[in-house]
Order: sequence, then structure tokens, then C-alpha cells
Amino acid sequence: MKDQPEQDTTAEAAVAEGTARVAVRVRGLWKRFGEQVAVSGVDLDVPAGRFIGLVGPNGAGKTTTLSMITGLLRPDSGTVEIAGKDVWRDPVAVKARIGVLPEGLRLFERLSGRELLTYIGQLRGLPGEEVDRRANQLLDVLDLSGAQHKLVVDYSTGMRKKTGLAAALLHNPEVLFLDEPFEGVDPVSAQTIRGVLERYTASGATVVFSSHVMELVESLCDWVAVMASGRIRAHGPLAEVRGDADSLQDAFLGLVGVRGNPAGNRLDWLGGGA
Ligand SMILES: Nc1ncnc2c1ncn2[C@@H]1O[C@H](COP(=O)(O)OP(=O)(O)OP(=O)(O)O)[C@@H](O)[C@H]1O
Repeated sequence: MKDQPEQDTTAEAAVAEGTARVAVRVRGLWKRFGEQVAVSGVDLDVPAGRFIGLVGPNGAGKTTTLSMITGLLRPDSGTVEIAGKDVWRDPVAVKARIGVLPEGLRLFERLSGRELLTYIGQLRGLPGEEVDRRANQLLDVLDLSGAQHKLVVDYSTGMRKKTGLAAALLHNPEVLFLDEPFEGVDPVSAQTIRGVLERYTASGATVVFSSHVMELVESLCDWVAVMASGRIRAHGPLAEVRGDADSLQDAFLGLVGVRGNPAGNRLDWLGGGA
């Protein structure tokens, strides 16, 4: 687990007392795709200034939930407030306060990384000099300076994720949402991304990220929400959700009702031709 800064003790106490600042308030969120109910009645108060992990097995509804929370997908019902503003009634105010790194990120392929950040900075209404200053620093910290003039189409998966992260951070949002930020990213880039996110939360901002890699969530997050079959099964400080289990992975398997996959035993033909 990451070292807990002193301020976290206060934050922990505030959460326990129910006085913590809420970054994201979700009430009664539902989404159905035809017959498939992807999200079925999610209520969640995400505390501000924390590193939040939204975990769940494939198909649990994490991406659908994050898409609705960030205003990318309209819910069938329910409300979402970020920093006290309603995502669907006040979208411009909300979008100014959040950064999003969505799953299957689409970037402008025919721009260089540098041009992309300049363009995003202008869309965000930042003064040109400030865009340059922030872009230089982000490219440097994310080890992208050397590739800044290459076209995005030629970037690797890790470089694309880091470019997407830089674009999501450029306007210094209050809350950053990341859908599977470490998927397809090598350990060096993962460490770089991790360092940037830790620096960001240490200054009071909130990161919400989805993942099904429990070890990653356990080492990075101090607050988790476990999702399965479209519902939140548990949420709270990491230690509380983990409970008496040896690891978050064990707690997670118990919460989603899975204990190993005995189906593997049925594959009696499998063994490389032996
Ligand atoms: N656009 C869509 N059309 C139809 N069904 C969808 C759509 N998007 C998601 N679903 C379904 O909703 C359910 C939740 O999907 P979602 O992508 O939110 O899960 P997830 O937890 O993010 O999964 P993963 O970890 O595999 O990315 C799944 O059963 C999925 O098939």
C-alpha cells in the first residue's frame, strides 16, 4: 500500500464522520441497452482528495457508469453531481472541472502530440503562453518531449495513454476520471503515470479510475468501490472493504461471489499434445 500522508488521517476521520467533501454524488443511476441492464441503481458518494478505484469483473458496468458520470452517456434515470453541479443540467460548468481519459481513447491522429495539446489548451480557453508552459512540463514529466513532434498515429499504446492523460490534465481539473489507464502500458510508463497521479492527488485533487487489476488498485488507491452486475457491492476506505481478507483480490472474489473457476478442470484434453 502507498505511504499514507499525514493529511490522510484527517481525511479518513472526516469520511468516518460523514463530513468529508464529496467530489462526485451519484443517485439512482440506471442504464439499459435493449434487454441488457448495464447499470442498475447505483448510489455513490465519492470523497474528494482521494485516489478512488472502481473495480469489478468484465462487464460489471464500470465503463457505462464512468461514461454516465462524465457526461458522455445519458443515463435512463438518476442524477450525477460533480463539485455540487449537475452533470446533465450544467454540463459546461462540470466539464470545466473534470478531466477524462476514456476507454478506447480517440485522439486526432494527424496532429503531433504537441499540436494536440496546443489545440486542447485553446479549446479549454487557456492563454497561449500558459498552454505552452503546461504542455512543456507535462510532456517532460511524461517522457514524451522527444516524441512531441511525431504524429499521434505513430505513437505506441503507452504514448497514446500518456498523451491522453496530458490532455486531460492540461486545464488542471478538480476531478480526473480514468478508464483502465494502465491497460496495455509497460511498467516504465505505468510508473510515470503513477507518479503524475500521486502528485496530483497529493495537492488535493481527486482521481477516480476503473480497473480489474486488484494489485494495482490495492497499491494505488485509498478508497474503493466494488461493482458487479451493474451494482455497487461495497465501497469505502480500502482497509474497510478488504476487511479480514488477505488481499483486495480475495475480498473482491468473495464480494462478487466467485471462488476460482473449476471449469478449467473440465479441459482434460488441454496439455500441448502430451
Ligand atoms: N453500447 C452498448 N450496447 C450494448 N450493450 C452494452 C453497451 N455498452 C455496454 N454494454 C453491456 O453492458 C454491460 C456493462 O458493460 P461495461 O462496458 O460498462 O462493463 P465494464 O465493467 O466496463 O467491463 P470491462 O472491464 O470488460 O471493460 C456489459 O454486459 C456490456 O455488454
